[in-house]
Amino acid sequence: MTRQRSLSGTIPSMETHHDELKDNTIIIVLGASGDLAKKKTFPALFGLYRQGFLPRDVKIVGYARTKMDPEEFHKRETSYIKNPNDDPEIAAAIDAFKSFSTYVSGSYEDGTAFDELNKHLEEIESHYQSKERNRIFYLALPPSVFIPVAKNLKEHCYVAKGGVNRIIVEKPFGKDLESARELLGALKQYWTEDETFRIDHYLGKEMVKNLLVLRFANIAMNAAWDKNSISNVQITFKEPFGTEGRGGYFDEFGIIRDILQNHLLQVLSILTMERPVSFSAEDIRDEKVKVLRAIPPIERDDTLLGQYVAANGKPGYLDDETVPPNSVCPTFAATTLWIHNPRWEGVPFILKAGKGEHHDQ
Ligand SMILES: NC(=O)C1=CN([C@@H]2O[C@H](COP(=O)(O)OP(=O)(O)OC[C@H]3O[C@@H](n4cnc5c(N)ncnc54)[C@H](OP(=O)(O)O)[C@@H]3O)[C@@H](O)[C@H]2O)C=CC1
Ligand SMILES: O=C1O[C@H](COP(=O)(O)O)[C@@H](O)[C@H](O)[C@H]1O
Repeated sequence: MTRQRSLSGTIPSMETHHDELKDNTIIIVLGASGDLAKKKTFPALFGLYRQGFLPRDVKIVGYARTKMDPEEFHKRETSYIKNPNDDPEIAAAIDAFKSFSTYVSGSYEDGTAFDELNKHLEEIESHYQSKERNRIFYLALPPSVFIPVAKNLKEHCYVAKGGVNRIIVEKPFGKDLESARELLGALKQYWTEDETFRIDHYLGKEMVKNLLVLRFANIAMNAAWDKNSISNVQITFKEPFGTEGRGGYFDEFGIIRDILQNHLLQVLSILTMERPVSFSAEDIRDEKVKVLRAIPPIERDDTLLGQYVAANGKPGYLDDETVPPNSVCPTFAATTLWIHNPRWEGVPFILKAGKGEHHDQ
């Protein structure tokens, strides 16, 4: 599972190499009771399993504070896996997926709870044919618990010899510059850069990856990609449903930190960066940083905030029982920013993001 530099000169969505998962691997999903785990992580793992991309003896372990028996866990784990026509092959794959998935409940702060998790992992590993043990820890958790969890995993669940450990964290990486530095610094204290994977799942969307091809493999498009041909750019995230029980995470962060600062800025930087020296992750990052540095701080006067309210039988944000009463957390934000460089001088970029965006809410 060594991380390779992308092939110079290739466009990432055309790359074929990837790090292979090895046998004797357990994927541990922390925050397994939550929205990300249910809607994206478990369905994605199932997709990989069905397509034969997971090692044949892989095991999945969910971990969270919520108490759940195996039946309840399996129900949640598979609730977003689609089988619209009751295909028996998919149904059998879902049953198989459940059969190698287990759940452990415990706190995020308490070391002894992680000892219990480790015991569970060791019990699974005691059936391996060889001594190699690989563990992938996926944090489907709010950033407020990243640090204690990263620490406890390193201190209580890390395979010191004879295997690899990986930790995967999802955006947002903190709330502001200070907390981002603290978070990333603390992660570094326990996990090496090679062991750490930071994810913004919008970068994995085909449409976003295709932007690189659209821009840099297309001479006509490339020639017209500037202030002379484009009067303004609007990037909009519009979700037709609200928080639906995610107040525990969302209310602490709000729509700017949940969507705008990460997903939309990633899309913006891919749309506006100059052609990278190569399409390696590092060279793309360097070009993104350059364009982001050409954006002055956003003005409050150029920003509109809002919160969705109940309408037409759909609940409002404050009706979600996981949201504190009277919360003023924004669920909608729109802002205009400018890029001061020769390509984009004078072009307004309008970023909008909103949850609960039924047209009548
Ligand atoms: N939902 C999505 O589609 C996506 C989410 N993400 C990221 O994933 C992370 C988790 O988001 P999501 O799953 O949506 O959020 P949830 O609110 O569903 O939280 C996940 C789990 O974390 C625990 N939790 C929630 N709030 C707290 C808290 N304040 N302190 C400690 N534990 C808490 C709960 O588990 P329990 O109480 O059982 O321990 C909950 O089930 C966030 O960083 C988000 O940005 C990224 C991409 C997509
Ligand atoms: O990161 C997040 O993304 C989802 C939306 O993802 P999508 O792939 O379904 O567009 C959003 O619901 C969630 O609030 C946020 O944390």
